[in-house]
Amino acid sequence: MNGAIIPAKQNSLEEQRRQLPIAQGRDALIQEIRDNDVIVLVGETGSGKTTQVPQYLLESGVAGEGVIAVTQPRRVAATSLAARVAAEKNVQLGGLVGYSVRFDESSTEATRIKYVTDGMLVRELLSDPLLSRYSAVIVDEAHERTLRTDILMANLKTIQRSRNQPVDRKGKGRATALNPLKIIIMSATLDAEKFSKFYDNAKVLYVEGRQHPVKTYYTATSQPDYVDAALRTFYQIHIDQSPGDVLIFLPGQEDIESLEKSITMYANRLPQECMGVTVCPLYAALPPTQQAKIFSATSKGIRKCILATNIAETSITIPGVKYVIDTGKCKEKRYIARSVGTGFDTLLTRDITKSSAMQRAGRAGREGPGLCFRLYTEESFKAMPISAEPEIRRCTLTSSLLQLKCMGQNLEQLDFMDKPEQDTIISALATLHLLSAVDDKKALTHLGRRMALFPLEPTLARSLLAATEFGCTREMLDILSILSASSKVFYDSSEEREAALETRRKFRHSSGDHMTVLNVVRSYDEIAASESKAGQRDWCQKQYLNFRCLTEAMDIRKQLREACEKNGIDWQLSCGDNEQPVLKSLVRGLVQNAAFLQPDGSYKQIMGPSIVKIHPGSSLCDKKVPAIVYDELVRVILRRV
Ligand SMILES: Nc1ncnc2c1ncn2[C@@H]1O[C@H](COP(=O)(O)OP(=O)(O)OP(=O)(O)O)[C@@H](O)[C@H]1O
Repeated sequence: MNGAIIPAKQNSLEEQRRQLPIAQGRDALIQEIRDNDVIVLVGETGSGKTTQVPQYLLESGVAGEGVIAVTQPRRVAATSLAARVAAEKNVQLGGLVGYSVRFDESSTEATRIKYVTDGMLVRELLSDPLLSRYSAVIVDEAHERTLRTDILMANLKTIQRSRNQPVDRKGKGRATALNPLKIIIMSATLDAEKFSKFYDNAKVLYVEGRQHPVKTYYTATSQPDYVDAALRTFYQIHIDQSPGDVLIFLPGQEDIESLEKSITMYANRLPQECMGVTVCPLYAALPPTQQAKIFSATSKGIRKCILATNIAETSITIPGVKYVIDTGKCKEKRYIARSVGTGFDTLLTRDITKSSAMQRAGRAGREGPGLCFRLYTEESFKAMPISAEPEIRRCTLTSSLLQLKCMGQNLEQLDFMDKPEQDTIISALATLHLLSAVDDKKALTHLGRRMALFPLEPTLARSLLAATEFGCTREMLDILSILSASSKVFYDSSEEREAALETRRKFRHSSGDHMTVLNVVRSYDEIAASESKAGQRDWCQKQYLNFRCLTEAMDIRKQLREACEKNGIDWQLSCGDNEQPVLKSLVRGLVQNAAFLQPDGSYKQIMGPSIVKIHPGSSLCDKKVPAIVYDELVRVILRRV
């Protein structure tokens, strides 16, 4: 008998593929991609764009022999989608289907469909400016307009021009001998016309329909205490509704931790006959292994409740989720300009946009009908702007500017969909100049090129390179790893503040918080050498230190040490107990954040107009030193009461 026996599970995955709304238009879509170099594809959440389009390209051969890249704004989406598509294709992850995200890659020479974060593809431009390995790039969730997506879209436009020029009879015309590049821009919530116009009136295609309905409910009045409202809504679902997991969207880690505590507390008081509850947090600062827990199945009789920031908002399918609770809040990075040449990014909690609300609702109804509870009124929804302002218009550009310079590109001349503000460009240039990454003519220096070798903010990369000069790379990497972690190493709950300060007094260093952090890492290293993970966690708890931050920092330190080795930098240079080399290196990178003592005891920024104060938790708080440098500035908003 010829032909393979298809296992039942595989059979059902194939059946699921066939039932997706996009499957009906498969052949027409392939034909359109064959006929057009750029396609803008809009289709409802769950219609099958992200998982199916790359497979259609591969199966039809329309993308030639190269790799098909699918970009995602977030790593959790890239890794989980690759796993899903590998399962659909019945292949091992990392073979035909793979992924590449910062600090993690699963792909081989055989990989033809690769899910990547937009940042990874931008990084690839540094070594391969024409993205020659790729025959198609699918920019997914383009509505998010991350800075990296915008840089990528601008580059794709020029790459396509040079790769797709027709070749005349004498073989002249095309700048390269590479295959043409197909570009597909996708989203469920996209201003299609704008994207089409950007790509010279590219063809716009719509995928009709969604697989399963999602019923949406609004509150009658606005809910200022959205954490409490989410708690009440969760328990209403838990008591009244049929089995199915719940996904709750909150703006940030603090709210997630607070809601996790209250849900768990009430879960312990539920009557025996009630279903049990298990809570899974999901935010960027969690290590990937913990993030992955949201995808694992719970045992029967247990309802999973996932508490997530907007990292779960787009692209992903969390099996089992039937209910979504949307608080209507998110955190947004925004650049606060001080004066020309100075300013900083800050995270603000704000109301979400219509696009986000639709994406959040779209996380229900992936495997069957779903319900979405919006903790805001219908009027508030209608009043929401369609989408957020692109990051390029509201974030610091220093790091991107440095990357572009390394690619020989000029931020001011790149053809962006939305141009960045002139002030933000000037500010980024001023910072790079101050760090000696560019010279007086704005040209990239040797130092600047070396700074871009590290996955660090340029300021911190500058401190690291200074440390090679001052002989303290080991100490600097310890400090930078903590500064690069996504949560803080010191935590204080208000009830235990005094006890925490007292316990941590032994780490305090008279030269400031960076040296204090170094003392913490040195002590932790000693403990880690002899204790199990549980012992380390226990030690951290007793010292009022954040175990999660320290484990993440140790991972970052490992990556940074590897990056040093790769670039011929000795990371073992140590200055022992002499703090001077460390302080000097820090100043090289953080010079913009220096402030001098004033006669009245306050500090004034040297590069900006503001008066700054030392945080009460700092080891320098009760001292009056002549000058300080800081790595973080917190803006205090005073409200009149
Ligand atoms: N990991 C998974 N487990 C179970 N089902 C999945 C998984 N990933 C995808 N699916 C199924 O495939 C469908 C299509 O998913 P896909 O991500 O391709 O849709 P999409 O149109 O890109 O949606 P979105 O705009 O929300 O990203 C989902 O609705 C779900 O039914």
